[in-house]
Amino acid sequence: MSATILDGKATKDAIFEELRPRVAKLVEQGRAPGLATVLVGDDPGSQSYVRAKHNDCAKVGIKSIRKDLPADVSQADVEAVIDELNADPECTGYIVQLPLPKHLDAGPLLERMAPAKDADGLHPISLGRLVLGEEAPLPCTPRGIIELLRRHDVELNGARVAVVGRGITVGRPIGLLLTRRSENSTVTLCHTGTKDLASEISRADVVVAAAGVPKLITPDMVKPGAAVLDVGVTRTDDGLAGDVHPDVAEVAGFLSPNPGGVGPMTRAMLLTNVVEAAERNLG
Ligand SMILES: Nc1nc(=O)c2c([nH]1)NC[C@@H]1CN(c3ccc(C(=O)N[C@@H](CCC(=O)O)C(=O)O)cc3)C=[N+]21
Repeated sequence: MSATILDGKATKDAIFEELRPRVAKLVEQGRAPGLATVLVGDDPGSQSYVRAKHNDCAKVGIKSIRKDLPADVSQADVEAVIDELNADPECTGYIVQLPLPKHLDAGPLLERMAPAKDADGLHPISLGRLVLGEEAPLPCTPRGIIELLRRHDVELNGARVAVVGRGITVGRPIGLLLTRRSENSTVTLCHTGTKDLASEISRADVVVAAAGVPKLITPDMVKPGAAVLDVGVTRTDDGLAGDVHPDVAEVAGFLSPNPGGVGPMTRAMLLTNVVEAAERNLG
């Protein structure tokens, strides 16, 4: 058996095609969406992600604004940039690229962002609204995972989903999305304290591997035919390594590769959040 590839790159391109006319309509109505990024320091990975986001904006016609700050920028200077973006009418949504250098206190900076301009869906107000079931921008990676599964007709209704990793960007929020009535999945959140990871994984119809541990998910753990999403990335001496062992492709029914899976979907959902927020503001 060889898994059907959940092609995040092609799906992202399809979503961009759908966004383009919506952006054009907003521009016509004088309400052009604008995405800003705040990038601190010169980490090559972060720089390449941010560059990709600006290229994406150009592709769908969204104006983009770059705020690149030196690695040794002060907390007060980042605060000033956040205040500036909160007040800038050309910026309808923005992100502060994570992780920030250790000398900066990320929590207060993220809370300082205007919730109405939260493009990541990771502002405490947005996460609170997600818990409450109120309308809010949704966290991009979990939303991208669900959209990728939906567009490949992978059943979520009643499905057993094993999530591995309890991080704030993926593991923690994805359970909130998947247990809404619209998804209706049963979610098990696994982490380093999980006693028998293999047995949890073996029961799952869908596995979301977001632990950041290379090759953590091996073929023997996976139920034949399950959908497996490789979300974690680790930089190793041999290049980028995902959380899923390549041989899982022989057992799984569906597999999202890494790269080429959830990463591009995260970017597609970032732009979707920006467009939706601009549409909401139109009333
Ligand atoms: N505030 C904030 N929001 C984020 O959404 C955020 C962040 N900080 N910090 C870092 C992580 C990571 N992340 C990725 C997005 C796209 C790809 C992506 O498109 N990757 C391509 C490959 C890109 C390459 O080759 O470098 C792929 O998987 O095919 C990867 C990683 C967003 N993050």
